[in-house]
Amino acid sequence: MKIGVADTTFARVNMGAFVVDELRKHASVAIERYTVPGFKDLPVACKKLIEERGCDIVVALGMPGGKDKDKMCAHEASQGLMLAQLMTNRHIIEVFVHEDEAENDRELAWLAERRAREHAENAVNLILRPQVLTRQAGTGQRQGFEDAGPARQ
Ligand SMILES: Cc1nc2c(=O)[nH]c(=O)nc-2n(C[C@H](O)[C@H](O)[C@H](O)CO)c1C
Repeated sequence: MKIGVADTTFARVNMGAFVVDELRKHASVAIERYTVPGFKDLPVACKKLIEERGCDIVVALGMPGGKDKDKMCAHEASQGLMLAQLMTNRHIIEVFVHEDEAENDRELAWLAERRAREHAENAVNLILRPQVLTRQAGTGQRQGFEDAGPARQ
């Protein structure tokens, strides 16, 4: 099994490093890292990780800035990632941490690390232990901030 980690230099937190660290804790898998300038460059990086470097799944990490233009570009990048999944028939776990989700730099760094680590675990489970995710179905899992939990009547 091989897991790809695609990340950007635009991001203000080294989320790729946290994903690599977390993957090593959960599984003995080969890891391929590919860093690009910004999130719009992620779709082709992910496709290349899958088609040329043999990755079974990719974790794609990006950080949309706080401006309207960044948000529009994030939507476009996200569509590119979905297209890359359909073109390759492989999961690409999109891990975007919007700069304006956090109140300050300290919270941004905390959120980015936590979301990156939690999605790294999701990627391992998706390809190696899918039953773990099925057990979590409907439990309101969130990556980063607290889980929402299940809704009850
Ligand atoms: C407006 C803009 N905003 C972001 C952003 O919020 N986050 C990010 O990772 N990258 C951004 N970029 C850069 C593009 O993703 C891309 O790197 C360049 O357009 C070069 O292809 C651009 C151009």
